[in-house]
Amino acid sequence: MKAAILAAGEGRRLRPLTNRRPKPMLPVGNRPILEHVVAATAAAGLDGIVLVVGYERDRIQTHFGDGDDWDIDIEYAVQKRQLGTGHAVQQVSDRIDGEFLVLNGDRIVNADLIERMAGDVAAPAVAVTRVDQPQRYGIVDTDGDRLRDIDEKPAEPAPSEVINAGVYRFSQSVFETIERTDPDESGERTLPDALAAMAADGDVRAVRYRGTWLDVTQLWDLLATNNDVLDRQGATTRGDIAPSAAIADRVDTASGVAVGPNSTLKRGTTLGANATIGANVVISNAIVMADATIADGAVIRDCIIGENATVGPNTTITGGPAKQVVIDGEVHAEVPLGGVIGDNATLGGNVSVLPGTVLGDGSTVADNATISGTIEPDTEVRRG
Ligand SMILES: CC(=O)N[C@H]1[C@@H](OP(=O)(O)O)O[C@H](CO)[C@@H](O)[C@@H]1O
Repeated sequence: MKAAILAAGEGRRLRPLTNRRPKPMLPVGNRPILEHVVAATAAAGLDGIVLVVGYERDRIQTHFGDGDDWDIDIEYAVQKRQLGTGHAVQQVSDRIDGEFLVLNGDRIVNADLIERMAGDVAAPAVAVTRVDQPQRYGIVDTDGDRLRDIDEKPAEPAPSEVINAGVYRFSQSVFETIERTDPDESGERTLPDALAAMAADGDVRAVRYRGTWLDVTQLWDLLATNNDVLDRQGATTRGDIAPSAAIADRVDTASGVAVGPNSTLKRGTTLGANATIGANVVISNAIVMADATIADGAVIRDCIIGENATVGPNTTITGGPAKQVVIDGEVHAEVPLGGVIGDNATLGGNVSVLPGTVLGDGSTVADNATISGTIEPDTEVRRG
């Protein structure tokens, strides 16, 4: 049996980090989110994957190629416009015969769930799980192991904590059902609407799942998920680490990393490939992406440093919580985020980054400046 994995979306709430990469390519535990999904699908013994790609698809296709590194055949279907999760599934219709699974490319689940769904389960079926913030998802109404309905992202309070976990089993008739489903008010054809139609017509299995289910909705979720993944998969230290550097548990460093003398890496930290850390640096609970540079004496906490970004000497990212962060017009209070430094951004020396700062990609900040709030990409911030 094959799996279609949906990875065409952008992830608008994760800007600026999704300005140059799709959400499924954001790293947690030093691997793209989508790689955790692909690896679990391969471990579950499926016969092949069709990745549905769209936004910034080259990043995905270059990384995964034909799947050789993961021991599973990977092909691609392109969703040219993002017209909903149902529409995304329609793109695989001429690449998959018989029954198949559908998975979200941006939600991490265990291989055993994928194996169960591919095993002795009658199609159509949907995995359901309990989460803390159900109103972010599709809330399911079930009767024993039968799905009655899905209430997609309802206004609070959510009627139940059990949600559509985003792992489905379908037969070929799903394509016709999606075709018959009316687009929603934003013009999208969605899988939950198709499932609700199937549930009204007959039996849709609801398969209970209690294992790992990890999602990244907001920028700060990346740090929590990074920690969870490091907990589960363990951490490896690769690269050239100065003997006087102190590396805590739950710190993962990729190949080509360099860490200078007397630096301290505290728990929950990942350093991407070829990241360079100077001397006397303190990093705690941070995702430092590939090719980033953190200069001598910098202290950075609860933050995400984009690819090829530079943090100058003695610069500090104070750490969370931030009183408020505004993302896409939405105000969030008491946010566990020290800051986000976009890809290719450059912070000078002695810069103070106040809690909750989000600096756009390609921006530059002069020496001795203090920055806060959300700063657009390609901004030049002078001192003062
Ligand atoms: C339109 C749609 O497909 N909604 C799904 C989907 O949400 P998105 O926010 O679209 O990724 O994945 C959720 C989690 O798997 C599921 O709960 C929900 O019902």
